[in-house]
Amino acid sequence: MNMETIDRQERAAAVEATFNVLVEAGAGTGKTSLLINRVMHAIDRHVPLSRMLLITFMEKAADEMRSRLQARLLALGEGADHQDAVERAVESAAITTIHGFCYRILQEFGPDYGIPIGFQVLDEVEAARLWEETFQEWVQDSQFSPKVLDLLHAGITYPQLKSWARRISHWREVPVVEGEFPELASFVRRFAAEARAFYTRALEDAAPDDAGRGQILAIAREFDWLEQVDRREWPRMLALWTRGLGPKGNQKNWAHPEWLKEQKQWLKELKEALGLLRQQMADAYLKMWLDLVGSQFMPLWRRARFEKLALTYDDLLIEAERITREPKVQAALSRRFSLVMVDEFQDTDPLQAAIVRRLVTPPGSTALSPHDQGRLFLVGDPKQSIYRFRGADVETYAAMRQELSTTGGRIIPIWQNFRSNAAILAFVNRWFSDRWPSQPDLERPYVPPFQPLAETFPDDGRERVRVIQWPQARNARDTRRMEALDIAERVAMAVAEGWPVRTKDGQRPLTFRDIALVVPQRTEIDIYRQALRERGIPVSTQSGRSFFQQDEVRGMAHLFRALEMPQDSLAVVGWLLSPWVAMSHEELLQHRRLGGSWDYRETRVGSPEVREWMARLNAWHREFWRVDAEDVIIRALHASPLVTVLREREDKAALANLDKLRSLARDLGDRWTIFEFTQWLYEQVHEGVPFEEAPVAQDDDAVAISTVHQAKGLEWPLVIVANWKPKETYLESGIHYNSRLGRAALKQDPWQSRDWDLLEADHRLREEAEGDRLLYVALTRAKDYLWFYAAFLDPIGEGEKGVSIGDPS
Ligand SMILES: Nc1ncnc2c1ncn2[C@@H]1O[C@H](COP(=O)(O)OP(=O)(O)OP(=O)(O)O)[C@@H](O)[C@H]1O
Repeated sequence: MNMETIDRQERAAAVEATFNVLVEAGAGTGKTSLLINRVMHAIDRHVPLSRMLLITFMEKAADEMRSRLQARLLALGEGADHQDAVERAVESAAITTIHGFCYRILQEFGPDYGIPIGFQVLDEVEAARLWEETFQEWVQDSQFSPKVLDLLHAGITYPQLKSWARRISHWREVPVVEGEFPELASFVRRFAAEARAFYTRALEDAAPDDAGRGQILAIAREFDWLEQVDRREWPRMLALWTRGLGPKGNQKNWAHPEWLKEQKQWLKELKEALGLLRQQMADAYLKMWLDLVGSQFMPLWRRARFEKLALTYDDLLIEAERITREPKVQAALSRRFSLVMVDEFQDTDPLQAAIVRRLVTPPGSTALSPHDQGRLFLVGDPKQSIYRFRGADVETYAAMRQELSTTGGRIIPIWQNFRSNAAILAFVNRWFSDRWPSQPDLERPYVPPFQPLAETFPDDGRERVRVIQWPQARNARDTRRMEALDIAERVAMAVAEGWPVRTKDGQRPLTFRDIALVVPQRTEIDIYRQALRERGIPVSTQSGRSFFQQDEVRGMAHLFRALEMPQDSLAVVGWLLSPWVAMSHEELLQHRRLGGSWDYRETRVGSPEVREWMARLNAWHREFWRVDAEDVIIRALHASPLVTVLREREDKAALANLDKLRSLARDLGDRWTIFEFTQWLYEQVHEGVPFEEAPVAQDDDAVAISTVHQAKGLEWPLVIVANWKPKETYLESGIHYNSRLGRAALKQDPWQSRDWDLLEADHRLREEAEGDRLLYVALTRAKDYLWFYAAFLDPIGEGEKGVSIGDPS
């Protein structure tokens, strides 16, 4: 039997299964059709649509399911009554995202369990505003101050504490951690006494110019100083004491060389003790803040939302999970659905998985049972799990996979790919067989197993895959520019030559709309957009959730900050370099060479261009306290050439974002002072808070520029994967919680708590694995042609048929 036949049999087995099923489906294997077939089969067996629940990852996918299901159901009968019945059934069917489903649960059962009747879901801005107000209220509350003073004394700033609190507010639980503040007095007493004793000895014993003698003198003085200052300064002073501790001195200069040896040994001890102290203090601060936020702020924040009859997006899941633990609710829901289907199960987080489990398990349990079969139908591809940043965890998938298969259910793999040409699949198969194991790796559950995809469309000898790799330019920006120019050139050529693309019943020439440029993130996406435009190629960019990462928005955050704080030279420089002013580094350097400063209150010297802007900033600064946030933006719009430039470039996305920023300023400015707005904007930008960009009308016939996340589930005849840099894998400083490890950690120079390295190592492994999955999603979007620009990756060998390692054109 050939692979294609087996695949077909597996699909049939999945659709007809009377046991629990997890369909492990590769890319392009037609998961949507499979789900629809499962629904149709159940209907055929007299299960009404109203007893089915179909959970999709995105709203768009739910709509797609609905319309395809409607078409299939309509085809089963005729007449207006049939049509009416089908439309009504599909309309009221539970085909929804997990958040949509949780919303329904809360509406129906919530009021009995503390959820306000008629609650609303806050949008991001409203939620941020309410959070901000609640935090302010808490800060002003007297309970807040005493312990926080300790943290502030330790050198942790108010904005840092606030951003940690904001992060904790998104956690599903606030963990209890261990952390006893170390006894500093006895530490100082002991080491000060010892330092003095060593110093006295060194005075007698060592030559005056010996480095060891000088060193112990400095250390003894440091202890003298410590004993004199306010003890609240100790934590920071001790934590910052990292220099001058490397053992020095030469035994030849000592009458008793063994005394120097002892001194060096003691220094090692001191250094280690200081390191331990620093870590213990960090643990204690972490505990202090988690306890404070967990016990005081979180209840206040919950009350603030509930009093306003409002829930956040996070609440929908958290509260629904809480309520489905109630036996009455669980029983009602599990009676209601005789078939629970989940698409994209690989992107499920532990909370979502718990909710899904409760729908198919007896009250009080979340464990699948061998006696309760045929009600769970999951579809997933662990190789396409790319939502780690939102809490998705492939291990949740792996755990469910394991449990399902040991409780009487079956894992059904399908691998027939209906999307990509054989040459593309050969490349993808080779690439990932080299990187991924063929069976689940129990040691590394975050690395997905890989089975080659089987082709449907044979290789015809045309060049289908191009891997373009040339030496990197002198910096990343130039490398990207080189890629972008090459892409523009080749796209223009491919369309002009009318490369054939496959259609249902033949082929047609390639057009711009058949092409997508797929990038891992939006960093420097502009370089590509501009190169294509310069070559006369229409481009459409899907709007994403990186509103606050857009250059024009970041620039505005710099302006507000600079106007509030003239001494913040980073903000001033940030503004001058932003597209609003668009000065070059050379121009700024010139200003410095001429003696200019970054304090706009001093405008006497420097380059004329910079001084002109400095004078303007100074004038705006003086009025800052009495204008509205929107006024600031209006002034900037008048003074800056940005809008004209964007219009010339036809950058509709950026123009729409400017409008959005202005209307945000108007709305929020009505309720907040300009200082609150400044603080808010600055934090959103600095913390990279995800936020919807303004939607833009798209050109019909344009090359799409899309992130991998936006490209998920889509396909194009020609896919160009570019700007492919290995993922950044360090853990950003601040506070983190790893629920799988059950550990929290903190890093804020000089503080680093005990478990930081553990969390970072774990994060790194998983981010690297996610980087590979991201590439898998990107490469498998291509139907007819795939170009892979890999300048940032390790050298790739020549080989596979149809693959050419290209040169720049
Ligand atoms: N049974 C089938 N026979 C032929 N073509 C199919 C079949 N099912 C789906 N297709 C086509 O295969 C392509 C991939 O289908 P679909 O997008 O549903 O796959 P998928 O499994 O969701 O892929 P991915 O996970 O990679 O997004 C589409 O062009 C679709 O029209």
